Amino acid sequence: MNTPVLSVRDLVIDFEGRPAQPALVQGVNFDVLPGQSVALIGESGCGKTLTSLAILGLLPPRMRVASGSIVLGGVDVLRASERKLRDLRGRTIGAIFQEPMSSLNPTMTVGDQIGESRRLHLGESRRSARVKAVELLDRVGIPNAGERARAYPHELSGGMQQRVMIAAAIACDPAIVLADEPTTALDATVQADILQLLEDLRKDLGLGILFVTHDLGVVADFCEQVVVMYAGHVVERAGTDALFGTPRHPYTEALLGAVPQAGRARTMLSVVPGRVPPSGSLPEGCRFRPRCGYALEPCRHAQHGNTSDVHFTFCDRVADGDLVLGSKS
Ligand SMILES: Nc1ncnc2c1ncn2[C@@H]1O[C@H](COP(=O)(O)OP(=O)(O)OP(=O)(O)O)[C@@H](O)[C@H]1O
Repeated sequence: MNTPVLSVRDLVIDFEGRPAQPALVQGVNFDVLPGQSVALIGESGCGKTLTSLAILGLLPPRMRVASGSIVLGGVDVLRASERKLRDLRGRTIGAIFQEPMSSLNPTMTVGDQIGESRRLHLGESRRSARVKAVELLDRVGIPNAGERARAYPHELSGGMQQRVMIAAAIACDPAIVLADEPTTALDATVQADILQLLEDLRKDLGLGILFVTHDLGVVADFCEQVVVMYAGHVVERAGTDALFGTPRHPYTEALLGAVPQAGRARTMLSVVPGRVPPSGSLPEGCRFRPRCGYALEPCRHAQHGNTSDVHFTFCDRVADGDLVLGSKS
């Protein structure tokens, strides 16, 4: 059996010392297999970032993982020491964020930054790390890599900076890369090149990739599995073709609303009327109910257990043909 490189189970994230306050993320479940690309989608405030930060062991100070498990490359992230977490970040998981300049050190050459990761995590010598850094820059498509290795980040274009970030992320041969809106800040043509690079690395290195994205084109073109989050819950998890072809949850359907089915043009999530409820004022029953065009009385009483796999009890029964919905209002 293919062992997941990342396994998230029944993840609950809440505020430390505030038991009365509802969890920010509740009952999130998904896996990333070696060489698999998985997308985490949902509107702003649905819990994607907190889930990603928990995976990296980097939740903000007042927050904690209240229950559940995160296993990264066979290591239990929630029981790992700070030292072990630092080792995991780099050796097992690489991270790429939207703004490369906020992650790159402006005072170090890009070659030294990439090399430093190998020296730190793999104990490589300065000379060998330098050679490897040039190889990596070449691998991510930076021309004249030997020369560019001596450049500082601000001397490179946004696209080149993002390539440097990718080289740094894969410097220690991680099993998985977390790519949080990796192309949002880039021009459209550069976006396509960076996404293609990630796809090539996935195939060539057998890298798992967890994309956090608002871009449905990225999902359609580059991801095999999709996890849809709404108000801290996973509402749907499916293969990409199934999700685009027959979305089961009304929230997924609403998000995909603007996507032409044929050709799947590169497009962002559809604008769904209304707002994601903040964790302090969640509606009773299904959290999507106030915005849902299909909502019926039973949706007020939909129960969400922490351990249920996907949070759409009522809609699940609808999708299974168990219940018939009235027409969409
Ligand atoms: N530092 C924080 N302090 C208080 N609440 C927070 C904090 N960070 C996130 N939250 C709350 O946690 C919930 C999930 O937020 P999160 O940032 O994970 O959403 P997201 O889906 O990643 O949004 P985005 O796409 O904008 O990054 C939201 O209700 C948000 O208001």
